[in-house]
Amino acid sequence: MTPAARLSGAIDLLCAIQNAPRRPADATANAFFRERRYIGGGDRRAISAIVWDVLRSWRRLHWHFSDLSGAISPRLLSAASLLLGGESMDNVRALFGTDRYAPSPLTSREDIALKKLEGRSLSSPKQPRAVRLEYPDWIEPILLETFGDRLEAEMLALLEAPTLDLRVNLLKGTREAAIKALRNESLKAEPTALSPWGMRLDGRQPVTAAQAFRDGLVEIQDEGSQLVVLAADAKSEHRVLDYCAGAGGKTLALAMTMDNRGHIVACDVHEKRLEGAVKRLRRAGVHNVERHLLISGDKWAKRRAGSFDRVLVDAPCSGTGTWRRNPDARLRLTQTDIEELLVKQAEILDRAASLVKPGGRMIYATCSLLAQENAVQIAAFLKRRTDYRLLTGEEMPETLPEKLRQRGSFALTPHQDGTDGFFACVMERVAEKKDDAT
Ligand SMILES: C[S@@+](CC[C@H](N)C(=O)[O-])C[C@H]1O[C@@H](n2cnc3c(N)ncnc32)[C@H](O)[C@@H]1O
Repeated sequence: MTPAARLSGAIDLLCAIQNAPRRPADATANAFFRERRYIGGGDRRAISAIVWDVLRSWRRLHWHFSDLSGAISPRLLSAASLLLGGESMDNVRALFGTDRYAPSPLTSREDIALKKLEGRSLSSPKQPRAVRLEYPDWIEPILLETFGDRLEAEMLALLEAPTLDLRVNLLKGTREAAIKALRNESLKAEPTALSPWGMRLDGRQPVTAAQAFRDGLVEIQDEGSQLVVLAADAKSEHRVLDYCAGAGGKTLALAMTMDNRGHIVACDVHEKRLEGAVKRLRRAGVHNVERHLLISGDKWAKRRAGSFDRVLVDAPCSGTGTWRRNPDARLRLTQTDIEELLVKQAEILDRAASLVKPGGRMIYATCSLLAQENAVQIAAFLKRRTDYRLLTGEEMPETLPEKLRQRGSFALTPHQDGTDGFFACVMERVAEKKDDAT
């Protein structure tokens, strides 16, 4: 595809994203490319790069057009993103209307509006902080409560393009072998700093086409996610419950730490997500996992009360820790979403707590940066369930990197740790509670 045709594809994809405002942009992009199989891998990545640049600079781009009356279209946004990224007006103009796959020529309204941006920078000290740092206005007090004077640095790190992390599957080989196999396919991976299983690649690379991926030697998983699994410290003799397993990202890593032995139950309320785990489990050579769809009124949990050594609650959350990856999520998140999530997380914690055996552990994790969903949620849980206590730093698994162990419960951030934002804590069930079987 020519650069103009790629731009045209990016504008079409931005229109599709705008027309489905409640749907995650990556889901819309997947559907968009599925319907256009003629677009090859390199073009797909180039189109996505233009679109994700626009999504990542959404509020700042709109700020530059604040004097403009009428709609700010995906055409204007993508052209402005190129201009504010350093392209000249002549080069941008030349992308419109030059070949038959190019977007139609700029209208005079568009040309005048864009010409004003030439030579300007995307970020400006004149922009309100929430615009410059690309978060919704209403969330600022909540972010300040979490980060205090680190707010600016943390939010700037969230504006950067994410890294691509892989986890080696020790059931199939070592990390060194995986790095070598990837190098043989021109994919340059470096060991991650914190996870003993992690490898980091720069930017978007065609990992899923690599033999090492197809053979199940590597799996895509952010380093932060890997550290949550390390915190779970699941052993081969354990019965483990992955209560919010989704498509099994952490289930796979748990099975690896258990050396494919013991027993794991992967649960979720979302049938399709749980089904998504099947192919991944097979590819990874994992066979100690049973899947269970949670449905209301189900007696399943009642019968298994107090029976698991480890229960991982990877709770549904605001996903604020993944804003590097899903910049559109910033625009969709509402205050009501957070309020509803807080209630849901508390309910899930209470249900999952009854499934842990005395002496067993519950691991609570989110990919949220917000204290309300993390430390505050857990403090409230510990007040309700006096049969649980939080593990101290010294009691945390020794396999965790020392800097995280010392923190006890840990909150990872892109700024401080180079991972997605994650929170994890481990709680031990210290005694039986009478109402377990009710
Ligand atoms: C953060 S995602 C899990 C990601 C997954 N553990 C992984 O590592 O790929 C949260 C999951 O919680 C599930 N969920 C939502 N409400 C739930 C509930 N009441 N009980 C159990 N799971 C629930 C969602 O369907 C979603 O798959």
